[in-house]
This record gives sequence, C-alpha cells and structure tokens, in this order.
Amino acid sequence: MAPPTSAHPTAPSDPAAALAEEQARLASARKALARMLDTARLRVATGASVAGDRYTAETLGRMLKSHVKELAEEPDGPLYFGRLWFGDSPAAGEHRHERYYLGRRHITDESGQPVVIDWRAPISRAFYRASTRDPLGVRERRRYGWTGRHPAELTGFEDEILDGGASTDGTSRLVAGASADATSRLVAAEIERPRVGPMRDIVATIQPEQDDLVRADLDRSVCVQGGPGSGKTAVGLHRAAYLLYTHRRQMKRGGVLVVGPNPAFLRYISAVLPALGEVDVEQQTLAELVGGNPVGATDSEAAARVKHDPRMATVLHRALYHRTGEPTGPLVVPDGSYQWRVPVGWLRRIFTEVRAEALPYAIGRERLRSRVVGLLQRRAETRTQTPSGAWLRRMARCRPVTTFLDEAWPATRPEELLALLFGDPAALARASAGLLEVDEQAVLRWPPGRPRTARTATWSAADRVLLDEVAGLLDHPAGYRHIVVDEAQDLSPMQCRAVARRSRHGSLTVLGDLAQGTTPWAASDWRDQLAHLGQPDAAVVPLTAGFRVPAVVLELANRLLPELRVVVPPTRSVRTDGMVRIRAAVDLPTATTEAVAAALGYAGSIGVIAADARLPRLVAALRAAGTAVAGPDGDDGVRVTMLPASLAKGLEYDHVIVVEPVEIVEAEPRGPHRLYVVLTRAVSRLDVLHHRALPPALRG
Ligand SMILES: Nc1ncnc2c1ncn2[C@@H]1O[C@H](COP(=O)(O)OP(=O)(O)OP(=O)(O)O)[C@@H](O)[C@H]1O
Repeated sequence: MAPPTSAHPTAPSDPAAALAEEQARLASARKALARMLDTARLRVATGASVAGDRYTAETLGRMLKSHVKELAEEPDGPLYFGRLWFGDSPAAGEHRHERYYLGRRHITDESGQPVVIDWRAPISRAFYRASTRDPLGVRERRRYGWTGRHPAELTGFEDEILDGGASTDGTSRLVAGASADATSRLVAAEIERPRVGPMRDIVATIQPEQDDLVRADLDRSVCVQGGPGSGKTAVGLHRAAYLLYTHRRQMKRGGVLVVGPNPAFLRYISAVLPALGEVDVEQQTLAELVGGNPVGATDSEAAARVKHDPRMATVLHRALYHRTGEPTGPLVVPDGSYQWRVPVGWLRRIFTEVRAEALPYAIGRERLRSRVVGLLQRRAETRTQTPSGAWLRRMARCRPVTTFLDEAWPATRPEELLALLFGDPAALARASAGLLEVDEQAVLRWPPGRPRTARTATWSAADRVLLDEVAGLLDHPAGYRHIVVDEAQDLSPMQCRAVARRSRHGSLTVLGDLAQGTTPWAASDWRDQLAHLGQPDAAVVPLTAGFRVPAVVLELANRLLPELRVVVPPTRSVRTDGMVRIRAAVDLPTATTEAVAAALGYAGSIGVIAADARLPRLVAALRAAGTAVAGPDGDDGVRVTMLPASLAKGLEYDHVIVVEPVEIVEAEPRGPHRLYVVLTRAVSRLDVLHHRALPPALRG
C-alpha cells in the first residue's frame, strides 16, 4: 500500500505548522471524496445503459445509488479520526515509515491510492492495539479533534509516541496507553461528551479489549458480560459492521440480525450501523422476530413462567409427534385397471425409518409420501413398464395416499397444535406427562366454557414464542449468518431457542449483564443461557471499564449489587466527572418539575424515570408547567424524555432524574434489578427524588 502522502511528517515542535499541514491534507481528502461522489453519480446515470439486461440494470442501479448516498453523507463530516505513522523497527514490516489516515470509509485519490483507510481494514488494528509496551511497529499514533458542526472542522490533534520516545505532541501532552485508562484528552472528551440524539459510533475511541471482541473470527460465538455502560451494545454493533466488511459476500448472503429489548432501544441504536455505511442489517425485538406483536391475550405470571420454561420444548415436540400414528392397515390404490396394495408391514417399516431420520415434521411428512410412492412404484414395476414421472406425481397426490398420510402423519399448523394442547386437557396431560405438574398444566389450559379454535384464539407474547417453536419443529426457519443478541440475560430459555433456531449455521454475539436481568426468567448463569442459545461452548468475556456511568453514580448503583444475587465482575468507571444528588421532597411532581428546570440549564439530554404507574402524573405536571416532554421514543428537539422504568434498558441520558426509587423496587419481583438499570442510565448527573424512604441499600 502506498503512503497517503509523501511529505515527511512535521516535527511536533511546530504545532501551528503541523495543524496547517493537516488542514491542507483535509482539503485534498475532501476533494478526493467529492471526485469519488461525482464518479459514483456518473455511474448511476450510465449504469442502466451499460448493464446487459433489466435485472442487472436494476441491481446495479440500486447498488450504485446506495453507494452515492453513502458517499454523499460523508463530505462534510470528520473524514478521519486518526493517523498511524510507522517507524523503522522490524515490527513495522512493509509499513516502514508509512503514514495512514483512518476513517469511517475508504477514500481513494484519482490514481486509486488510499487517502483514508476504513477503520475495519487490517492495518487499522494497530491504531487500536498499539501501546508503549507493544508498539506493533507504530512510531506515533495521532488522534484528531473536530468540531461537531457541519462542515466539521479540524480543531487539533494529539500524538502518542509509542516506540520508546517521550510522550510529546503539538497540542497536548498524553500518556500513551493500551487500556481504557489512557488519559488521551480527545478520548476523554469523546467519552464524556454530552449525549444528544441517538447513539453514535465509537470508531475513533474503540479500546483494545473492545477491539478484540469486534474483530473476533466470524465463526467464533462470544458472550460479553459487562456492567452498565461498558460498551456491550457498541461492541456488538461494531462487530456486525466489521464482519460485514471482512466477510462481505458471506454476510450479505446469510444476513445479519441485531436483536434488542424493545422498539425504543432499537430506535436509539438504529443510526450506528448506517453511519458506518452498513444499511443491510435487520434490527428487531424478540417479539418481532417470533411473528409480530401479540394480538392481545395476556398471561398470568404463573402461565407465562410455564410457557417460557425449557420443558415446553419437549412438551411441544411430544404433542406434535403424538399426532402421528403407526399405520394400522394396508394401503390400497386403484390405478386404472390395476389396484396396488402395499402391506401394512412395509408401511410400518418406512414410518419407523422416517421417524428415525428426525427431520423437521413437515419435511418428514413429505419424506413419508415419497417413500410410499416408492413402494407403489415397486409394486407397479412388477407388473408394468417403468412408471413415468407423471405417474409418480399422480400417485403422490392421489386420495388414498393423502388419506394414509393424514392418518399416519397429519399436516398441521402451529396454531392448531397449540389450540389442541391448551384446549384439550387429555392431549396436554399426555404431552406433559412426567414433565409438568398438574398445577402447571392447569395454568396452561384454556378455561372450559369459552371454546376457542386455532382461528378464533388470541395469542399472548409467550404463546408467540411457543408458536415459533412449533413452526421450527415443522420446518427450519431461514437463518442468519450472524446474530447480535443484546440484553441477552433477559431472554427466557424458549426465547433463546428462537434465536438458536435462526443461527444453526451461523455465529452469535451475545451481550448482557446478569445484574440487569429483570424478567422473571432472567439468566443467573451464562453457561445455561448459552446452552439454550445453541452455543454451549462460547467464551464468556468480561468488559469491566464503564464508559457511560461516572464513578459517583456507579458507586451508588453498585450498593444494590449484593441483593441482586449474581456473580459479575465489578465495573470500574473511566469517568471522573459526574454528580449525584439525593433529595427528599414533599411533593414529587413539583420537585420533578424543579429538577427538570435546573437540568435544562446544562447541555445534553434529560431522562425522567419513574415506576410505570407514577409516570403519567409526572408527565402531566411537567406539561402543566409548560415543559416540552417526549415519550420513550424521543422527539426531535425535545430534550426531556419521560421514561417508564420498564423501558429504560439500554438507553442513556446526560441527566437522569429518578423519582421515588422505592416504587420502582416494589413494582415487580425483580425490582432491585430494575432500579440498578434505572440508576445506571446517567451519563453525567443523577438526581434521585424521593418522598417515601429510600430503598435500604441507597440510604446513608
Ligand atoms: N470506547 C469507547 N469510546 C467512547 N465511548 C464509548 C466507548 N465504549 C462505549 N462508549 C459509550 O458508552 C456508552 C455506553 O455504551 P453501551 O450502551 O454500548 O454500553 P452497554 O454495556 O451496552 O450498557 P448497558 O448494559 O447499560 O445497556 C455509549 O454512549 C457508548 O457510545
């Protein structure tokens, strides 16, 4: 690879000249990008005419248009975030004395030489990994500072001398480091910047332990256990982008899916991958993955628990195969002047053989059909010529064969099977014998007197998961090459199986924190959860540096850890800023209104979080006071988000105001876990307002 420029680097002792040189280089990089954009636009214009046929023209057109869109979004942005300058040590290898600029996209000049290199290219790895201890041949690492405006302006840079020289640079001093403790002013500023709008990428400041995960092999499934704000979501999204870049064809063919806890969270993270140039990643909640939102039925907690229990997998499997039955008589098929007779013994043999093949149920039925036709063919061949293809097809669809199949291996739909199970106590008892207790069966049964059928039934969220399980028994669903599962500690075993079904030929990035488990079936051990996810041997890798939550806030939240009864490595905040204020209030709506007014005096987003039942009163109070507030989905330009505690997961706000924490604890069985989640949404400042006594862990 040729060096991006041939000039010798400016001596760091002349910062103004160095900055001027960087500005000039930026101007030429912008020109190169503009040229790429022109070329891409020209290709869109001519693409259709050069393509051989309409399909190719359309595909090419789509591709080129998205390329144009991608490039067009860039020119005003920060085109690169860092520079690597290799020295002449043997470790530099072919890169001796070379300098490389690293950004979100490749930019090339007219002659095709790289001007900016994609952060995912192999060479970029040294940017994230090199340290004074192991410089990887890098003499100097430069980080750039930009304004947030459009067009982004280069404001300065920071150098780390890695190959043994003193730490020095043109604009600031820096201790070179290879951990989240690195005291780069630019890295610290990026981590501590006020949050506005949706989540952003972290390509400029990925830390070495995060980079290891981002660049893990495609076939390696990994589970990341990390405390609040340790960058799990960021790592998962960057890993998806990395895999798409490195294994483009495989990933495009196989597909990439990100599973998140709720729509508000998905909206929050939705901009990250497109900003990295990746628009072909599906992002879904688990509910969407298993067939849309529930139509309306709700479960009692007891019923939901049973439905999410892994024993249900066996119950459903049994219920399905209880529908099959060994043939009890011969098959007789009239065929013109002939009548073919297949003895029951033959039918039993093929039935047993097909069962033993353990194919998906619907495929098993078709296999049985073709085996029956094979037997008919054998019969026919003893009397006539070799049967034609048309004859075979006719036999496969003739009434006696279909009747035989409907008895031995009836076709079924997931809704039919579930309706049978919930509506027929005998069928349920038979399928759950030795697995479910009598009272567990009772909570599954539809109440007598309100007959329901597969068509008239409404299904709950848990039912959807069971329907998906049955659909997976009937036939394998389309899978993905890679799935990123966020907040994976909250998935039930049956939900895990829905994910596992879709990654039979792929790998997983599992992200979560056992301490943040809030569902009744939340995992307390990653090994079990990984087994349900179909990846029992995946490595569990801890992330322990906290990038979101300041030390003072984390200290408060961590007081809850002992009562959460999980074993997790403690998170250490890399942020030294931050503020916590705990205040008793006589009137919570008034106190909240005042706290919001004060928070509006700072930059950044504000989240008011309370138990779901309390929130409407707070919304009303703020509106009455004339404060513009948005719901969980946010609203452009509205800085205050009102968030029920149940939807806080994965989100973050500069200033968080938690109202009456004891109500959050009392609202659900895993209330302390919920409160832990809520307290750790704060990026800079946390206000805790309470009228009643604080939960014991937060007192004192
Ligand atoms: N290397 C980094 N540089 C800068 N910011 C980072 C880095 N890693 C993470 N962050 C930021 O820290 C914040 C928390 O990250 P993220 O949401 O990925 O954490 P998480 O572990 O998923 O948190 P939670 O478990 O609470 O949902 C985000 O704003 C993210 O952009």
